[in-house]
Amino acid sequence: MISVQQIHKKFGKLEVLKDFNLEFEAGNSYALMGPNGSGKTTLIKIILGMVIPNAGDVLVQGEAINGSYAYRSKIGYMPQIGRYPENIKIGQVFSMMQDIRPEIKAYDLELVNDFGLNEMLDKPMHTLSGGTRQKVSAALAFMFQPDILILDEPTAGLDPIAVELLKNKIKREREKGKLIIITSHILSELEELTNHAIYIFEGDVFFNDTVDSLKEITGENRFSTAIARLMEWSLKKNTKKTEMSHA
Ligand SMILES: Nc1ncnc2c1ncn2[C@@H]1O[C@H](COP(=O)(O)OP(=O)(O)OP(=O)(O)O)[C@@H](O)[C@H]1O
Repeated sequence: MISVQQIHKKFGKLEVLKDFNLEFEAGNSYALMGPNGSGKTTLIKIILGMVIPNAGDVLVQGEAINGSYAYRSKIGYMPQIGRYPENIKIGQVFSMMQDIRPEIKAYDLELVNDFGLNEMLDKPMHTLSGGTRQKVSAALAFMFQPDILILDEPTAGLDPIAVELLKNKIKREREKGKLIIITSHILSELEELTNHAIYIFEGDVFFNDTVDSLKEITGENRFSTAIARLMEWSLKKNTKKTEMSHA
């Protein structure tokens, strides 16, 4: 459904993604993991056409995204930090987004209602708390019933009730066969919501397989300990590289 082919991305001298290849299939939910600064958000932004790679292609449902924006309506994106025009009201943000996508007539307003945003439509964006802003971002990601959901640290800043509401929503969408990609540092959350693990390290895909295989390969039954094992292995590989370069 999304094919990332030989993507290379540098910011100045910093090589963030080196010859990156990944396939994301419908019906699967992917945990995109890696240390801070490993390139998770950069990869997401490349898929969304918000960052242009130095080389490589991204195909969404078989079509290269190069320069096209139509494909974006298939993707619901929840950014790590949502940025909105500050002087407009929540309701205006929703109607503005609906105007941008006139081809979509049926809206999914479950999260708007679950989060109680329908009672705050007149609140200006600049008056919102960080968590309420996150709720607006979540509601928008699901509003247009996209086939693909990309959620960058979706529960960061949400209160425990909102976290449960959002997690349940993600699970319901997954059951409908959608493709879901989630980045998070909260391993318990990834364990609950995903069936496929991708671990990025130093610009490369260090691990890319099902959560079941991850547990089998690491010999660990729990997701969090399996990931801890992967992290250890990635750091050891790195130490070996440094030792070799000093030899
Ligand atoms: N526009 C930019 N200009 C220069 N460097 C950038 C830019 N965007 C990202 N970077 C750098 O690229 C690297 C990868 O950043 P990215 O945000 O993709 O990491 P991440 O894996 O999402 O991190 P985190 O877990 O902290 O959210 C970082 O070193 C970051 O400083």
